[in-house]
Amino acid sequence: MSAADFDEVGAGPDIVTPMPESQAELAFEGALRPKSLAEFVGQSKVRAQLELLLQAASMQNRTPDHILLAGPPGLGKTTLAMIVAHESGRQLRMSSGPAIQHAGDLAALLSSLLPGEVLFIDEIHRMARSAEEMLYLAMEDFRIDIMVGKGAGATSIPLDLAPFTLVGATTRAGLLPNPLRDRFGFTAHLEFYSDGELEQVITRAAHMLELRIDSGSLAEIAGRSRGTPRIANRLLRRVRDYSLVHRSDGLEAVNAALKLYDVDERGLDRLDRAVLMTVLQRFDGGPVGLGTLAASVGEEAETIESVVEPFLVRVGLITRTPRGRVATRSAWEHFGLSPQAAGHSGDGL
Ligand SMILES: Nc1ncnc2c1ncn2[C@@H]1O[C@H](COP(=O)(O)OP(=O)(O)OP(=O)(O)O)[C@@H](O)[C@H]1O
Repeated sequence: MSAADFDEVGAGPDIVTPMPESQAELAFEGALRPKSLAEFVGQSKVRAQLELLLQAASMQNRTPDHILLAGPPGLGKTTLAMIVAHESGRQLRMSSGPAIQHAGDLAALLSSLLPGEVLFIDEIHRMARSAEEMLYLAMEDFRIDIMVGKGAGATSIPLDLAPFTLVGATTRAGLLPNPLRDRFGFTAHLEFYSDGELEQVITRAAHMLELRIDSGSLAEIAGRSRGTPRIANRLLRRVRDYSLVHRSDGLEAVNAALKLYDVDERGLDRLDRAVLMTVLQRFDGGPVGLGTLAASVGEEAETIESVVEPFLVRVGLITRTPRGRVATRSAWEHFGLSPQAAGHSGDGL
């Protein structure tokens, strides 16, 4: 099977898009989430750093420092936030940047926190600016100023908060203003997982789901999961469905199921391939700017930048240059194309 066996830009489900797809998937994810740092696969540096931070806080009987978790979707940010609360024996409160559109939304949330609670704000870079400013003071002094009234008669009333630990998650750490970033005591940059680590993730999931699946099939699924545990778990489910319906198993079922869902042998999905083919064919391999690329593919620039590109860069199919995105030699080869045939000089390869 080669990349050319797949539709170029055809419509259809993007099974490897690393966002939860449905309520059913959210429930499934919840059941599979590791509950402790010891169960959490991979990210060994981040685990060790978090362990130290939590242990020190517990020995001093204080709330752990604020933590920022940065990295592409599906790598375990929410899971780590839950583990921070669990390991430090504290309650977790969950919110998200898009739900905090006014400073008042944040004031209501912060003032309702009980002493020592862990507040998780997912997609923290999407919070309203006015709320961000309120958060600076809250993180530093456990205090906010509430504005009462408008215009010349407006006054600010200080309100003390219970001490809390903020865990922020972002796919776009670069979008956070420096004053906010600086107030986190620790920033963890989550990396894509190796195939071996993903194999451990789905071996554990298969065990929990009581699925019988051979190690060769698990390795194949892991290798096609874009370095992302969420995708690995999802592909495992689709292979399970295929095996059930077609009474087939082993690599045959893996290959057939993943072909059905448009996942190629490197784990690239429809959108990945659309982006690559656009750079290769429409822009002769690049360079092409993000905005132009997004418009050509008909996708949001943010999705390309935070979901598609990090993985394509990591596997060496695209490079980012000051002049734009450039396809690498390996991208041409993946599609069985050649730069010369497409009129490309080979620059930047
Ligand atoms: N290190 C890991 N070990 C085992 N399972 C993991 C690991 N990381 C993530 N998972 C699993 O992958 C799924 C997605 O993880 P999670 O929701 O924590 O990702 P996320 O980074 O918060 O994603 P998003 O940015 O979309 O919110 C969960 O089912 C979780 O159990």
